[in-house]
Amino acid sequence: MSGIGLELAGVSAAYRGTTVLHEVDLTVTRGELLVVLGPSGAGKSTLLRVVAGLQPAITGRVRIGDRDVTTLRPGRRNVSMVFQSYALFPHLTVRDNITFGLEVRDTPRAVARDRAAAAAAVVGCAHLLDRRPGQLSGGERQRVALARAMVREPDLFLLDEPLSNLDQELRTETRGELKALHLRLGVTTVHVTHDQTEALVLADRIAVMRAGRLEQVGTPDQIWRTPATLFVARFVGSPPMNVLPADGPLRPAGMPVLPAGARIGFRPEAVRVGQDGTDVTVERVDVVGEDAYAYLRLAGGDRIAVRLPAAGRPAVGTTVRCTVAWADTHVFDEAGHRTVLG
Ligand SMILES: Nc1ncnc2c1ncn2[C@@H]1O[C@H](COP(=O)(O)OP(=O)(O)OP(=O)(O)O)[C@@H](O)[C@H]1O
Repeated sequence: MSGIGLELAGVSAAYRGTTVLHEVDLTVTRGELLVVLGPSGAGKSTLLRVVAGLQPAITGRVRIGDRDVTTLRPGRRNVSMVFQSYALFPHLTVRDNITFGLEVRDTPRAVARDRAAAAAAVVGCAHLLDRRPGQLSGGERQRVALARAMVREPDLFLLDEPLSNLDQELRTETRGELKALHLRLGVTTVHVTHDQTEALVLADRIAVMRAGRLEQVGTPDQIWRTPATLFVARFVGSPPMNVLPADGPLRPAGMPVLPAGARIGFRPEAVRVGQDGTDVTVERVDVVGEDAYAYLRLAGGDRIAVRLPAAGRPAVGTTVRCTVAWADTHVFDEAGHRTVLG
């Protein structure tokens, strides 16, 4: 057996003649949890649907493990998909929801019940087996959907925004459980989200998607520290990375001469506010507990966001000074690609 969990090679997809996935290449290692991250409409769900066989690839090949599944029906791909909506049958009990797929596949009833109980225990919904979906909270429904996906012992899990219907607290908690579950089961997983925190916390690697193409695939650390494009740099991070013309008023100390049209980027936490550096006007300050987010206007009109301790925040309307270290600065060329100097 190869170390490949999933491989897409030159995969495109279209709706009524409009191409929404453009020759995507992606390899997911066996046992890896890959998060596909991108804004609404980027093509994340379409990518999952092509892998699941719910939508045809108009070009390219899809492999799951050692099998080329490009032309296989969804039922023959041994893939389990969990949707945002959970897609549970309201008239069936939790147990019957979990075993539904197994019974369709002719697993003996007693075996199916045992496997449902085991899967329910793993995701913490064993006490809910006799209830119906209408009697469950959102978080409980989500667990049932996961148990139903697990019970089929798939080669690949496809999770499409599985946490997005949960409130903030439950979302954070369930995110942690999902990660623990992945570590325990070790099934290759592709998890789609538009939530950068979810991606950074869960992923072994993140594939950042934009307009039907992959912008960058890398570990959370690589995506954060060496974003390949301006899009990735600004999509991951909150507030987003500041981006200014390299020849603008804020020059990081020690910055070399950069090519014409270059832009510099630095995160809000990289800015030092104090007695030195460039004059800026404090336009707005938001305090969130121990942190403050200050929005500063530069002489040329550009605005930057700064994160600093709430206790040391400047007053709105005052003029302060700020600096950025060259070591904390990212450089992008005119086309928005990361530039490596030297
Ligand atoms: N059934 C459909 N018919 C026509 N166009 C579609 C259909 N489904 C999606 N699209 C289009 O395909 C593109 C990709 O959509 P997709 O749902 O894959 O994006 P997404 O990244 O999953 O977005 P979201 O986060 O909003 O779910 C979008 O431009 C969308 O409008």
